[in-house]
Amino acid sequence: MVVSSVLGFPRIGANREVKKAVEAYWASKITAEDLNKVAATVRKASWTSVQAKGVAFIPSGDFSLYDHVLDHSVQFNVIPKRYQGLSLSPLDVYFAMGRGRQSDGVDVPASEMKKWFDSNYHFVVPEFSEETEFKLNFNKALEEYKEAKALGIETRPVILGPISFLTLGKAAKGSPLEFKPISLLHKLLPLYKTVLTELKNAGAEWVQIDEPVLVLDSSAYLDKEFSSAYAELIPIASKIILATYFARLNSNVHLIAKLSVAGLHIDLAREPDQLDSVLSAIKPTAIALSLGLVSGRNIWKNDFVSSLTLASKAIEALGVERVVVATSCSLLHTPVSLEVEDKLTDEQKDWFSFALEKAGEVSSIAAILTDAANSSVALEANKVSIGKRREFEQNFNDAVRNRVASITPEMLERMSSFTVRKDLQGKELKLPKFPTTTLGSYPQTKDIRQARAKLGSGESTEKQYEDFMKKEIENVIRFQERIGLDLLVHGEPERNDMVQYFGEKLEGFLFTRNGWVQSYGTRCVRPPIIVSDISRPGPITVPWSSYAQSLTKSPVKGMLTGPVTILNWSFPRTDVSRELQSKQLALALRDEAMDLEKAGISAIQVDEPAIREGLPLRRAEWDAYLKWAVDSFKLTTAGLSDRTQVHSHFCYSDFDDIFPSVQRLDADVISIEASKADMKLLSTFREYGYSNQIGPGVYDIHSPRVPGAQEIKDRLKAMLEIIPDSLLVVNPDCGLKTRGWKETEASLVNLVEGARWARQNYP
Ligand code: MET
Ligand SMILES: [Zn+2]
Repeated sequence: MVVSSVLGFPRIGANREVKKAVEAYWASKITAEDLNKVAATVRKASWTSVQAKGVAFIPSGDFSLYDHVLDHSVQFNVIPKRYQGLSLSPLDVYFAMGRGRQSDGVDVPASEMKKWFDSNYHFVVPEFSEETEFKLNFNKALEEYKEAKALGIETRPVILGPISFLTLGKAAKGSPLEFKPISLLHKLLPLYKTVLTELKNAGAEWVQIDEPVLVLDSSAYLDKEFSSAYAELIPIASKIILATYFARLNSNVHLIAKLSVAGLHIDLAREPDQLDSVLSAIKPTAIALSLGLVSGRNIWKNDFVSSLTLASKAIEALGVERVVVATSCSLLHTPVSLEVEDKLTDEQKDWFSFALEKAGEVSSIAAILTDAANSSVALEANKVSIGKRREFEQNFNDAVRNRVASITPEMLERMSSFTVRKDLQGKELKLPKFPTTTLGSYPQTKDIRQARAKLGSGESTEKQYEDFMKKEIENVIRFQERIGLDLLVHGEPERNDMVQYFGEKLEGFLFTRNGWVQSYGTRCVRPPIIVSDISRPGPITVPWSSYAQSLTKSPVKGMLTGPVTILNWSFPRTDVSRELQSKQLALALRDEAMDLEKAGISAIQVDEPAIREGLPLRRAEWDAYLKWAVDSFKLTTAGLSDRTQVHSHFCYSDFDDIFPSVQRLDADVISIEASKADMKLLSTFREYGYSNQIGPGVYDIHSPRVPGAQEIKDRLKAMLEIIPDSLLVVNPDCGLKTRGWKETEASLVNLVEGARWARQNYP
């Protein structure tokens, strides 16, 4: 019999109950006890619904109130000194690490966040130092395993593996240069042993240990650590299934084959081609293979016929008993359920599967493999759905396809060099030295969300909505003038989300009502779905931007989300390349940029925060990606006149390895996130000598904490040691939409004071 498995489930709740409860807890509207009740209800709902789909291996221990990596750090007492001794409850320490805290005399910034591999999920980066004292504060996997068991549900606990935990972490500030977190492995392993022993004693037959770093090139240097760690863990633990995902295993499969691990999970949705080499490597062993056939990274219905082909091959090589049908990774990257979607037509709904439906898919595929005769209905139904979808995919937009085919190299280059442009733009914009600016959005208040909802529900008219938004824009403009910012923005009140907004105005996208996916902490996004060729029916941002510009003599920056980011933060099509989708987007945005310029906007920011996260995990694939990603940005911006200042914004970007591509974007100004990562980013810029203007974020907007004026001056001072004063722009590290007005005003007043101080001290 072939069994099925789900590697992890969304933890926000079908109606974002957990998100809402956590936020209510932060606002002191509910107690920790209330919060735990909500969490337990959501866990129960997930377990029971996955079980009801017939899945054999149901995950537990993967739940989180904020971030599973943060849970893991706290469990092992990897709590940096600055969060200790604050007289906070353990739960509040946990949240302080996630989002910072500034209340009751406590003032600590949030820990650094990073993108989880190439996804849009952010994890809180563990911080290790030579002084790290591991201690088992609790055994989360055990607690949740027992909780499920008490409900009568047998689960397979999920734990982040020691090698991934250590290598995804960073050395704490002030650590000696040669200190590497992996050197702590011997100290950490005894705690893993305790965790695993307790699980085994509690009756867990299997345990899933996630070691996603095994798909990274960098893991090639970890052979020894890897083998020795697992040689210690395997004998004392339940049966271990090592889970890898998001890329191919390459030669690491040989490393795993040498261990007597009970199971291995590989991502076949992403990398079907790795099956052959994995099969031949593990065939002589007793290792069971979990086939990640159902993608946990997109929302398309699985094509059973192709999954069955791969699975049959595996069964032929290993035998039925050694094969498991699984999701490719945790389903945390997909919305919970399609059931509640009333915005999609039945025809459209038939194209998709969300988490719950995916649980059903692994179970159906396993059933078909086990007993074809009795499962033919499921297979036939799937064939019909996939057939209809393929038919829809044949609807090309010929004009768009032809336009992409006739892109010329000239369309990718600005007229003149940066030096020439800088001069012209200086005359046009008349900005002071150390110009201050913000990155687009201002607080998305309740009123704003309500106004949008009312338009959606028909409770207010277009005109009322427009008037409301205009008022908002006016407030934001007056606010910026009052506190003395130089390059203004309109505040983006009309945007629900920087990607969704553009998706809704472009052709080729579909939207869900409840398709929420966790992005970081309690922040969730509803990624649009690209279903066909993309085009722009008409101007999108032009009316708002030109209205904002009409209110002030200061220049107002136009604000577009870049093609690569729209693509990466949507669920893309899988029938055509990402490159094609990106270029279609770029052409649509190019028209928008040109229209903004025509309407008198002389600075245009094209946000590409996701350009780094889209980078393939395997280095061998980087060049191809960077080529089309950078070309797409240039296609969007290069038609603009020399006088128009092109900005681009990136956050959470680790530029070390893609620096030449950042330079090739040839944006006049880039703003980057630099505050949280202790400005280590900047050293890259020094190393390579960046030649255009740059605004490294002077404070972290992901936390409600207000940076003091002195703090900002200190940062500017540090930045000026690296960046020439003629090139430095002063801005926060990202947009302000998630912040409240109070902290926004206080922070920006300090930011402006910092810039004034810089002007005096670096004339
Ligand atoms: C994640 S990057 C966000 C940039 C966008 N312009 C904003 O300010 O919200
Ligand atoms: Zn940003």
